[in-house]
Amino acid sequence: MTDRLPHEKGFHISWDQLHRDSRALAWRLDGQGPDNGAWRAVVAITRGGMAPAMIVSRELDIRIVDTIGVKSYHHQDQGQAEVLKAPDAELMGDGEGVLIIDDLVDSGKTLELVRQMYPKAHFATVYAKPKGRPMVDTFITEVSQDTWIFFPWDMALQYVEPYRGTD
Ligand SMILES: O=P(O)(O)OC[C@H]1O[C@H](OP(=O)(O)OP(=O)(O)O)[C@H](O)[C@@H]1O
Ligand code: HPA
Ligand SMILES: [Mg+2]
Repeated sequence: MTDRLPHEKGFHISWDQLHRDSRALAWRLDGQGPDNGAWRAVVAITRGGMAPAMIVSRELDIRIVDTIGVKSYHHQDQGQAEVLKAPDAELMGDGEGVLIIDDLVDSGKTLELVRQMYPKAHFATVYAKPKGRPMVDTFITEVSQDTWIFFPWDMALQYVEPYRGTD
């Protein structure tokens, strides 16, 4: 993660905000599929894409849900992504009619790899940074490249000192 630093800003997302933004993503995707507006299946890029994919599949009443597991390596300025678990090949085909969902696109390396595998799939993320934007078809909120997004599953409620401090 250190090669992604320095991140000048932090964008902290609550479960409620993630739910609202994922719902907004679902509504934007509704009726946009290639088969009379319908989508055949939802595929989550694990692990971060699982919560948004669950919400999208629920909103759009899509019962066929699969996962693709991608591991990313970041050594200095080199990045490599590797598929650890592929979705069902018969279901996927070339990706036509399949919604592939992730929590965010940052450098775009994860989506670039998955796009090579399923060129006709539709790629959607809840959040996007400018570098990765060309890799994503639909997203909800853009944040600057120097912003680190903190997701609710990586955070906990914690005491903070009052603004004026204590004696
Ligand atoms: O656009 P990129 O630079 O490829 O970065 C975006 C990816 O990085 C994060 O996943 P991560 O590899 O940290 O794994 P996780 O989803 O299991 O947390 C995030 O969930 C995206 O999948
Ligand atoms: N937040 C959390 N995980 C990430 C980010 C981010 O901004 N970029 C790549 N993985
Ligand atoms: Mg991920």
